[in-house]
Amino acid sequence: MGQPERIAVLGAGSWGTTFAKVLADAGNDVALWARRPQVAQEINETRCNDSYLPGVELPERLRATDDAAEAVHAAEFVVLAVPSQTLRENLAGWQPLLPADTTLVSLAKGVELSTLKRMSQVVAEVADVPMERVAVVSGPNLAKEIAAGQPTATVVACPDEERAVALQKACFTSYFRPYTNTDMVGIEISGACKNVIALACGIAAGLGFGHNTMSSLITRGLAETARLGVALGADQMTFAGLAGLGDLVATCSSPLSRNRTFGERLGRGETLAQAQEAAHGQVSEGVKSCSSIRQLADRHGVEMPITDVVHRVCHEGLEPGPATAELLGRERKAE
Ligand SMILES: NC(=O)c1ccc[n+]([C@@H]2O[C@H](COP(=O)([O-])OP(=O)(O)OC[C@H]3O[C@@H](n4cnc5c(N)ncnc54)[C@H](O)[C@@H]3O)[C@@H](O)[C@H]2O)c1
Ligand SMILES: O=P(O)(O)OC[C@H](O)CO
Repeated sequence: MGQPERIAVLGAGSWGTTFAKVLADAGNDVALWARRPQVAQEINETRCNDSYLPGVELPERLRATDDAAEAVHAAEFVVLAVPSQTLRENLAGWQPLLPADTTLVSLAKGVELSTLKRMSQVVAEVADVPMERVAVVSGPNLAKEIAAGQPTATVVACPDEERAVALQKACFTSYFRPYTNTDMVGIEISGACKNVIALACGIAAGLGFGHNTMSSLITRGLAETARLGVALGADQMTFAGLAGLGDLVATCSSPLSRNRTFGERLGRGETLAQAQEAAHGQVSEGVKSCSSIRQLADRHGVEMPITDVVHRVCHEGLEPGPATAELLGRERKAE
């Protein structure tokens, strides 16, 4: 496969716009689909997506449209950049438009409520394509830092190694370094679970706790993430990589993380509704994924104590203080 000439990115939020910029900076012609026509118009006229990435100039090779058919026309890669719980519905609408043999790339980090499927499973099912045509991108990738050109690495995973390499080539720039992987389960479980652990870290920060607490949550969070992943067939080593530990550390530590920020509001005593209002419609995937991941863990007999208390704080009225006491008071055990 040579350098792709056309790539579609469907979803012009923080990460969709940023990843579209990366692809354009890598030399591709990128069509970015925005749900709202005024966002597409603003990007084309001002080279800026002010609602999501204020102050970031977007390259000329990136053009925006609100017409999904126009965006995906003859695209070698179709990148799906919408929130995980909306992916099924959005993709069902796009499915008839998809070019034959295009690689479908999911950027979403979540586990679907009700079906408990990973995003690649949702994509393969709804687009009616074999898993070999589905790829994911996941890593320590806070959109605003990448949009500012700060150096970072990531993982592009696909069961078909040749497609993974083609995607790696398509998004390789001087500031964005992608590594390939074929462990879809490990990469996707890492990406979904780190949002929940970031909520826990945010809650702890909101309660006034410091680095020892964060570090304990990150480390035990990684342990429960790996337990679930391995039960689902992942390679244990994936969790020590960029999409595992790398993304977990970035998301749990950064004030740019929406999940961590959301958790901090809960820890300070705000209700779920208040924290949601403050997020101004931007997605904190962990708030929903804590429930689906918890159910997935139950189904496979895996203990995920941090995920369990995050779910109960978010959805069952458990207060952050007693949640902390409950985690610390669990039965003593070996590491
Ligand atoms: N922002 C980041 O730093 C980042 C980095 C890596 C991965 N991700 C993941 O990428 C996915 C998208 O995140 P984002 O940051 O671009 O989110 P966002 O909230 O900034 O943007 C979401 C985009 O999806 C569109 N959309 C389409 N249908 C929608 C619907 N029914 N409801 C809401 N929005 C809808 C919105 O218009 C918007 O353009 C998430 O799964 C997130 O975890 C985000
Ligand atoms: O802002 P968050 O919490 O959705 O995290 C963004 C990215 O997933 C970090 O890699």
